Amino acid sequence: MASMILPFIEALSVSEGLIALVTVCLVYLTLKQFRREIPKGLRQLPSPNAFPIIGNLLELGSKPYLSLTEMSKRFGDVFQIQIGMRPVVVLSGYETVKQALTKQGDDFAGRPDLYSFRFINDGKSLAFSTDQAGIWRARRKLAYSALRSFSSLDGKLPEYSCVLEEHICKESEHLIKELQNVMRAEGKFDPFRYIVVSVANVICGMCFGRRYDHHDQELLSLVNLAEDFVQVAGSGNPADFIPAMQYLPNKSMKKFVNLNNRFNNFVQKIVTEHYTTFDKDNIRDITDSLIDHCEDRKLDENSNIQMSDEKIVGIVNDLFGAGFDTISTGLSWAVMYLVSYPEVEERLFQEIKEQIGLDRTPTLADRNNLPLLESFILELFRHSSYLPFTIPHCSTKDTSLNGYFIPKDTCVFINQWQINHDPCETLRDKENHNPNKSGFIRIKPKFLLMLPFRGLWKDPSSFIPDRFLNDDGTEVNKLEGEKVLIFGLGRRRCIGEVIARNEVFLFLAIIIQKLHFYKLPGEPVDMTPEYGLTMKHKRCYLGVSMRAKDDQ
Ligand code: HEM
Repeated sequence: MASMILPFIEALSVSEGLIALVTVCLVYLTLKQFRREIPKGLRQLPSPNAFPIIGNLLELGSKPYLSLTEMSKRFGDVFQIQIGMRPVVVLSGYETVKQALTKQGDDFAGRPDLYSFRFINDGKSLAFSTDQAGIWRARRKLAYSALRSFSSLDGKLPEYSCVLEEHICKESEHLIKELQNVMRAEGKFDPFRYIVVSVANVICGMCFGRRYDHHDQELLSLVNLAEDFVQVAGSGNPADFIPAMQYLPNKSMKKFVNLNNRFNNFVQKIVTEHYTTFDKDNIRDITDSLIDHCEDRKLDENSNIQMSDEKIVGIVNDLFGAGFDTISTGLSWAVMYLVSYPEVEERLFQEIKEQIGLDRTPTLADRNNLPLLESFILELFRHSSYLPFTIPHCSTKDTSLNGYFIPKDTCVFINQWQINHDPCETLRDKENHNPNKSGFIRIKPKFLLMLPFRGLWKDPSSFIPDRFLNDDGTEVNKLEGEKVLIFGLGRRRCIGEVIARNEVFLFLAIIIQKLHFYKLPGEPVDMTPEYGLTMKHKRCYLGVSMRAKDDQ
């Protein structure tokens, strides 16, 4: 607990501390008096006992996805914890999350008003702000259609099927050259440092029509801010849940505000340049297309959604921010798995060699021909679960889930990590555990062993890409793949999912075809994730060499 809260408090006198404590206690006791009544026929949410003021913060610890997974075993798929003064409903279990986010999608499509979210994109973020449903929906539609059209445009050169493919192929070439240079100069490289610039250049190309050199200091300092950003923006940040902490000196929060300002200034400068060179007959990129939308909207008298130009053009800030950190973190994890499972790396290389050969560069059209690579990516998403929670949701009205009452404006955490690690229990396991209570229809005993009772994954803590392949290894089992949850579900599902899956595939196909990664003696490779909105592995140094054309 101390380790979670202390970084948020700089210095506080005893009298200031006492006043804050008494105020918080009074508010807590008052709120308890006004607890909502549960409507007839519904049950009160199960919850662990909570301390006054801090609630269950102690139990959350530094890895909330693990502690909340443990709690779900005691309290079930829907339970409530108290973080500071705020009740938070935690959802686990694939079917329950699907029910909430798709079947009851509108009830859970809101975002909570969290203190730290107010600083993201000046409080105008599409992903984090508490926009009313109509405004959020209109902005999301706009963002989605801009992304889709600017990734699927024809490439400048005929060999590329679309702009996205062209950007990725070119950035992969630059990345491979940079890795060769750094290996010649230093004999080792830090995977995240190089991957993040390549990925940032792909989204920069689509959003701003430009790319940056791998040594550009402005871009490097900006992309490195992402690590500080995700630490504060992750679910369970104490300053978001204990209101008194907003008024206390707070180092992490200061850093967070500062990095958001730097990020906004970077994007704002490019947007201003776009306004001055804007030409309606030559829409160059996503920023231009959003400016163009503002112009068209002013002419549209029937438009019934009132939105400022800032809110429209500000969408590019979300796309750029979401577009580089998520993908580069995934690719960096992929390289960590390649060096940790060299036999898998070798099989992936052989698959590419057999299906594509070594003379031409892989393309997006090869996706269906590389089932092992597709399975590797699914297992990478599942096993690392590097987005352990979605962005927090919020109930938009009084509702219920699995028979429990959930009042309007309740903050909701979706534990994606729990779903991706939910162990498959067979009916026989269950009967052995609790012989009097199977609750299932009777069938012949020999089938009992095979029947899943609950949960999704056999041996979930092992990294087994083959779990997604059919028996002869020629196809991906799509149904299994759909159970991996990393892009969220339903109304708030990630709008960059298609681009992200294509980008992760093509970057990996190209670098696995050309490069061999390995661990270096004396350089530790630590796969323990560091908790945040996106979880990173510890920065480390690896080795990389070019594959020879006649590599076996
Ligand atoms: C592997 C890469 C990515 C992963 C794992 C990922 C995952 C996610 C997740 C978990 C959410 C929150 C869903 C929820 O709250 O229920 C989200 C939202 C979002 N993502 Fe992604 N994302 C990725 C790439 C991208 C890319 C490339 C873009 C755009 C260029 C993007 C744009 C967005 C936006 C705008 C939202 C907010 C949607 C909303 O609130 O309505 N993401 N993403």
